[in-house]
Amino acid sequence: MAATSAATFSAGSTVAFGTKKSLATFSGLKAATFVKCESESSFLGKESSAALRGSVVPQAQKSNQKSQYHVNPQASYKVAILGAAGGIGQPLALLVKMSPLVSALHLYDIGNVKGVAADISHCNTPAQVLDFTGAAELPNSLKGVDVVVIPAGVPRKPVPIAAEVLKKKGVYDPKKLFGVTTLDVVRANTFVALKKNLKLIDVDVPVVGGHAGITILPLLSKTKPSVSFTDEEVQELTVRIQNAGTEVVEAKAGAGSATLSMAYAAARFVESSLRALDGDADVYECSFVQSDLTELPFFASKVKLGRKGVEALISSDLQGLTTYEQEALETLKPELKASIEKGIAFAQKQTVSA
Ligand SMILES: NC(=O)c1ccc[n+]([C@@H]2O[C@H](COP(=O)([O-])OP(=O)(O)OC[C@H]3O[C@@H](n4cnc5c(N)ncnc54)[C@H](O)[C@@H]3O)[C@@H](O)[C@H]2O)c1
Ligand SMILES: O=C(O)C[C@H](O)C(=O)O
Repeated sequence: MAATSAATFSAGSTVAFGTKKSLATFSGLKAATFVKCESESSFLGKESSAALRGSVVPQAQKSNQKSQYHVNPQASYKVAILGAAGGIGQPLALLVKMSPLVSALHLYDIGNVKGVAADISHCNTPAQVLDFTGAAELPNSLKGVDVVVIPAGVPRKPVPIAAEVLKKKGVYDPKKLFGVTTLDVVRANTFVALKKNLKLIDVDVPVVGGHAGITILPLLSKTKPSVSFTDEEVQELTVRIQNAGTEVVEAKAGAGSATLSMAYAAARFVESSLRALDGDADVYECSFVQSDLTELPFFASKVKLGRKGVEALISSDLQGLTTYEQEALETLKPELKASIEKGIAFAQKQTVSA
């Protein structure tokens, strides 16, 4: 899944963002957002609201640091979801409709998305919902949009690397294109909290690398709050996090891959992007981006998000790794490199045949 700034796009799960002028913005779910929902119209009880609020707001980068950001009541961002009629797209649209930072929600799909839009539009939250069906309506769906989220794609099939598609169109901005790997972080947080009996909303595990099998590397030694793991626990948790997508695919027995948890993860990333656009100076998410942290051209790591997209790649997570993590990092590199090259080749083949 990818996110990007206005008129770009990518497949799988991507998010892009930008300025209103240039058609790019990005996203994220914010604590104060839910405080506001709770006090105004909540269908969530107080406890659920607090738990949700805590769980969608990534931890402040420095320990004991609390973000001072409060949702600007005038905040008003437009978000487009491309692939909005799909298994991820529908629940993602619902979650984004819940954000008080969003004034307009554009739902686009090559298939009919009118029903999804009509359904979601009945929720009494501020965002106005518009539907766009078919390629002819794509340009309109992107007009004036701040953040574009792309959960379009066929599960477990190759996808072109989004950057290649944007490069071909001359609109690639590496700071505004994000491969959404938030689901790996969400899973790592959940599995670690369960294993170590920690409060779910307190746990934050950085996950680096890529988003397939062994390229997913949870850095358990960097878990916040600080917690120790036996070698067996590290092995068991790492393998479970790496195989979590398959866990869902097998449980769904032929009915596709993760959709609901993915929508949750993407909504968190969208909300983080919107908060950063809105001036919150303390927004960090792990994301697969163009990177110079390793010798690979793209790499998922913690990223500081700002008004213009990637403000900084956080290298500190990659320092002081355990021997297990260092070896796993070296082992994943050739596989991730091959996967990047496959995505580029796939994108180039599509262009040639288009
Ligand atoms: N990054 C992640 O963590 C993550 C997690 C789960 C799934 N995924 C990926 O997300 C993608 C979508 O999964 P899903 O379960 O929602 O699939 P789905 O088949 O249920 O939905 C895909 C939707 O995209 C639409 N679509 C396809 N091509 C399009 C195009 N060119 N323009 C606009 N819309 C288009 C389809 O009509 C459909 O409505 C898959 O590629 C899957 O592998 C990524
Ligand atoms: O594993 C999949 O096929 C879907 C997705 O990438 C996931 O992590 O659940």
